[in-house]
Amino acid sequence: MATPSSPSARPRRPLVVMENVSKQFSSGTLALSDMSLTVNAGEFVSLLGPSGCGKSTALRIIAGLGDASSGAIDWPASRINARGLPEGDISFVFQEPTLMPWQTVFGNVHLPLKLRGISKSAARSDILATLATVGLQDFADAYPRELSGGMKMRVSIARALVTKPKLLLMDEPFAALDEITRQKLNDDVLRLWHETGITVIFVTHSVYESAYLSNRIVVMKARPGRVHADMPLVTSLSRDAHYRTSEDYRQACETVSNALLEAIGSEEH
Ligand SMILES: Nc1ncnc2c1ncn2[C@@H]1O[C@H](COP(=O)(O)OP(=O)(O)OP(=O)(O)O)[C@@H](O)[C@H]1O
Repeated sequence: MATPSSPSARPRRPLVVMENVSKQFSSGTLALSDMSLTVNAGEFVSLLGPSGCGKSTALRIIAGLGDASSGAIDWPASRINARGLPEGDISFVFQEPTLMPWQTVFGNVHLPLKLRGISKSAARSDILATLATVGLQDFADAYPRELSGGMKMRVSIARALVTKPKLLLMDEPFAALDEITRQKLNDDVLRLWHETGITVIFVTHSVYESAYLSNRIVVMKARPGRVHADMPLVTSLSRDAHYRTSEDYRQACETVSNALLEAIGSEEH
């Protein structure tokens, strides 16, 4: 099996290509300027950068949740629907779990399948299998109010994975969680990435989180948002508790941190 430490073992087929994407909001804010980025199938790419550098805007444009003012998003390997999106291939996890409080865990995870016209009974085995992959097989009948913050986020991840997407977009999903829960969820996401071969684009403010999770880190800078550095992150070590205390991890954090400081220092004011 390919591991995060051997990204070369993953195929290098482009999944999504951002070509010279710019975004100017009606307020006049130029959130992105001429951003180009190719993400290959099977990669785990973190978008890292200071507040306001356009990370969320870039993710939302990739997801089709917002339009680019100019430039294009291309999906070389996917079948495209009328909205220019690869049908069923993208899922989004937000910082808030955004669960429906009146629905059980099962009902919440059913939602994207329901929107495709799949009944609860027809979806049952897929939903239960997906809940098992996030460790919530015993909580299908629980309501969101009965769950911890970390468990709610697991439900949100299960809801994103139940449609078996090719691309998982995650916008600071663990920023509101305590450190230990965050580390556990980091490990869960890495395990799911291994098991499913899914491509992940992960937005974070955290140098430490990006260096732990990714096999590639794209550092962005603000005013206007654009790519400052695009760095592969290669190590022969498995990403686990030992990696967190290793020299490889320390060096990766230092390199990424320096790139981030450089990006902030070179912003135009
Ligand atoms: N709907 C909007 N209307 C106007 N300006 C917006 C809108 N959404 C974002 N912006 C502005 O665009 C810029 C980029 O915002 P964005 O949220 O993409 O950055 P970010 O890097 O994700 O920030 P953060 O890390 O704080 O979430 C910011 O200056 C922001 O204020």
